[in-house]
Amino acid sequence: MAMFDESKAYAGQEDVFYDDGRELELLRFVYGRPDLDQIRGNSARVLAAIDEYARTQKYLMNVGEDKGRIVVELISEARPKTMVELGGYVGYSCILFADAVRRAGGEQYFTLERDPVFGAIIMALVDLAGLADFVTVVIGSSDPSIRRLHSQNLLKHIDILFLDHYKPAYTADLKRCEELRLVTPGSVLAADNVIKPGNPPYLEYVRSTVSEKRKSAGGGEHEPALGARFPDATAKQYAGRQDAERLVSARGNPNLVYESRLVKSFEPTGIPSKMSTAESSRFAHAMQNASLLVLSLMFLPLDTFILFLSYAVRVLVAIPATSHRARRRAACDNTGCFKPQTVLVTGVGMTKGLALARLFYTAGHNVVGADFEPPYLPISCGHFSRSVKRFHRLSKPDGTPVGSARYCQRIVDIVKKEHVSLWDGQAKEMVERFTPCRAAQFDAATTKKLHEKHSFIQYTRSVGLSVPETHTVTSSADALKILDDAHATGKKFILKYIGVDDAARGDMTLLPLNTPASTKAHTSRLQISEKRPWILQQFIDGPEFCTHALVVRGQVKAFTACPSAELLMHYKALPQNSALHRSMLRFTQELAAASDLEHFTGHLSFDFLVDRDEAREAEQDPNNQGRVTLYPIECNPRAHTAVVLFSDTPEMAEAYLPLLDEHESAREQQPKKSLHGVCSVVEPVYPRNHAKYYWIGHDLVTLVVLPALSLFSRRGNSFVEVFGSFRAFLEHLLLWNDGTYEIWDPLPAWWLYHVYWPFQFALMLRTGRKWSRVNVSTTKIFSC
Ligand SMILES: C[S@@+](CC[C@H](N)C(=O)[O-])C[C@H]1O[C@@H](n2cnc3c(N)ncnc32)[C@H](O)[C@@H]1O
Repeated sequence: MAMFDESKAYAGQEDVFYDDGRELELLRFVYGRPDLDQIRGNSARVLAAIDEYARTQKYLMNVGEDKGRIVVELISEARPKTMVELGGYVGYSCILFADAVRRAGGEQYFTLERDPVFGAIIMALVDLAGLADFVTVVIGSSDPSIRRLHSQNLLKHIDILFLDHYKPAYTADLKRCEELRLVTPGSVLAADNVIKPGNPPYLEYVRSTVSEKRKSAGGGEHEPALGARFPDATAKQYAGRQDAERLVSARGNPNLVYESRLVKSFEPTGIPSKMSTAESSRFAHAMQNASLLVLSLMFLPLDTFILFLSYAVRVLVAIPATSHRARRRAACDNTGCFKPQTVLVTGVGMTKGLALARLFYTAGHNVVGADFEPPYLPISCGHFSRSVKRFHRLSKPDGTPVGSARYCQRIVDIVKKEHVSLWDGQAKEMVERFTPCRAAQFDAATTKKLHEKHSFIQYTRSVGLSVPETHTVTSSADALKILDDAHATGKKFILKYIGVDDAARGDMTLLPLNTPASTKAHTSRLQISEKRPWILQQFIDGPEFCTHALVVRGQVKAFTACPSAELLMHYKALPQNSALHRSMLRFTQELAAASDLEHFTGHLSFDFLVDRDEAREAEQDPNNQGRVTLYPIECNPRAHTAVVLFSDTPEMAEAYLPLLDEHESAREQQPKKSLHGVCSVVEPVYPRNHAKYYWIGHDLVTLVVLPALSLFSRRGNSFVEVFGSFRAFLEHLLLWNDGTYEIWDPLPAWWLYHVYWPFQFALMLRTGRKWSRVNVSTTKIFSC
C-alpha cells in the first residue's frame, strides 16, 4: 500500500459528522469561490474545491482521493457502458467516477441517494462539473429505486456497481440487482468500507460458493434480521432524519460466482482501512500463519541436509572460529597466561545474544546462556548453540515489583550457581551487590535517562553535543504554537509519542501541514495531554545511521556504525576511516567521557540522522577529516543487533575484560574528563572484516515469496521490480552472511526456522492474535 500524503488529509471525523448543515455549507463554499468561472465545467476543480472544504472546514464522508483512485483504475480497465452508485451523498464519488466513465467511452451514470437534500446538492455540483447530461440523480431508497429504474426500462444492465450507502443494504441490493438480471456475469462490483466499519454478510455472500448460496437462499418481505449482524451505530446510521431503513431481502442469483479481492487503502482522513478489524481479516491472518508454516515445512528437507553437511564440514575442515578457541584454550592449559571467564549471556534466542555468546566462546571463554521460554518447551534457538555450555530458562517478569524481584533473584541464583564473572544484562545493582560478577550494563538511573527520548535529548544538549530541535508538548495548543512559528522558518517536525504506542510508532507525518486547519486537525487527533506527552522533533531530511558500542567506565572499548532503517534487517558496517564513522565514534566518546566515568559502563547505541547534503559530501570524500553534524534521535542503552558485525572479531570479547579489573578504574579516569578534547586513550575494537549480514528467512519472504505472489495480482509489482528483488536475494545468499547461521554452529538457524517460528505461527493460529510484521533477528512480533 502506498503512503498517505498527509498534506491532503481531511479534517478529523467528529461524533456528528454529517447532516448538521455542513452539506449546504459546502455548496455555498463551492459556489462562493472567486474562481467559480474556472471551476465551471471542470470535474477535477469541483473535486478539488470539495476536498478543500473537507480539509480546511469540516470532514465529509466522501470516498476520498486514495480509495477513489482504485475505482477510477477499475473503470479504465472495465470500460463500463453503465455505472450505478448506491449512496451519492454530496456527489464526490459521482463526479469523480462519472467523469472517468465518460472518458472511458461510457454512456450513463446513475447515482442513488436516499436523502432529498443531499440529492439536490449532488445535482447542483454535478451541474457545476458539466456532467448533468451524463449523470442521473435518483432520489429515494435504493431498493425501490432499483426496481423502478428496471421496470421503467431506464436501467437495463449494470457494468460496474459501486456500493457505498447503508452497510446492511449491500447484500440485499446486490441480490435485487442479480434477481433483475441487472448484475450478470461480467459485471464488476466495488464496495467501500467492507473492512472498516465492516460488512461481514456482504463479504460472506460474494465469497460463497453456488451450493452455499443455494442452501441459504431465502427471500421474502421485510427482514429485520438483515441488520442484526451490524453494530447499532451502523444499523441506525441513517435513522435520524428519515424513517428507519427497510431492508427487503431478495433471492438473488445463487449461480453467480464472484472473484473477490480486498484492496487496502486510506480513508480521506489518512486513517488506513485496516485488515485487522473485520471478521474476514481473521481468515487472512490465519492464511498468513498457515502459509509460513507450510514454507517452513517445505524447506525442512533442504535445511536438514545443510545442517548435516555443516556438521560433516566441521569434522573435516579446520574452521577459523573454532581453531581460534582451541588455540586460546591451549594457551590456558600450557602457559596459564589466558584465564577463561564464565560469561552469562541473556537473550541468546535473539541474534545479538547469540552473537555475543559466540564471540565469548571463540575467544576461549565459557558461556552460560539464558532466555525466556515456556516451561518444558525448548524453543529458543540459543538453547542449542554450540557456544552455550549450559542454558537456563527464564520466566518473563510480569511487570509487578514482585515479578521483577523474582527475575533478579533468578539471575543472581544462576550467577552464583555457575560462578559467573561477567554478565551482559539488566539487574546490575543486585548482581554486583550480592556476587563478585560484573555486569556490562548501565545502572537503572542512567538506563532510564538514556532510554527516554526527552531526557536523552536534554542530557545530550546539556553536555554540549548537537541535538535536533526538540520540544516536549503536553497539549495540542503547545504543538500548534511551535508549528505556527515553523511556517516562517520552513522547518519541519515530527510528533513522537513518548511512551509505547504501536499505533503511533510508524506515524512520520511531517508538520506543519499545508494549512493551519489541517495541522490543527492532525494534532487534535493525537490526544496530546499531560498524561500522554509527546515530543515535537525537528525533521532532518537525510539518511539514518545506527551504532553499537561497548563502554567501560566511560571509555569506548568497541564500536561500529552502519546505515539504518525502520525495520533494519541488512547490516553493513561503515568504513572506520570514513568521516561519518569517525564523527559517530567521537560523539559516543564525548557523551561517555562527559558522564560519571566510574559508573558509565554498558552497551550504548544511537540512532542518528544526518543532513542529506552533508552525508553526500562525506561519502564523496572519504578522506574528509571534517566533522559531520549528527542529529541523535534515539539512544538504546543496551546491545544492538549491529553487534553481529563483530562475529569474526574475537578481540571484541577481550574488550569486556577491563570490567573485571578493579584497579583499572582509577588508572583510566584521569585523561578523559575534558569533553571536547577526548584524548581517547585506547583505540576501540572495530569489526575485523567488512562482511554484510542479512536473515535468510526474512529475505526469502520479502524478496522472493511476496514479490512472486504479487505478479498474480493486478496491482502487483512489475516484472522488472520482481526481478530486482530476486537479484537482491541472490546477491545476499551468495555474498552476505546470515545473521544466525554459522558453519561451526548450524543448529540455532535450523531451530529458529523449524521450531521457534513455526511454534509462534501455530500459537497465533490457535489464539487468533493478529500480527503485522515480525523481526527475525530480535524474534519480536508486532501486533496490529
Ligand atoms: C458514505 S455516503 C456516500 C459517499 C459518496 N459515495 C461519496 O464517496 O462521495 C452514504 C450515503 O448513502 C446514503 N444512503 C443511505 N442509505 C441509503 C439507501 N438505502 N439508498 C440510497 N442512499 C442511501 C446516505 O444518505 C449517504 O448520503
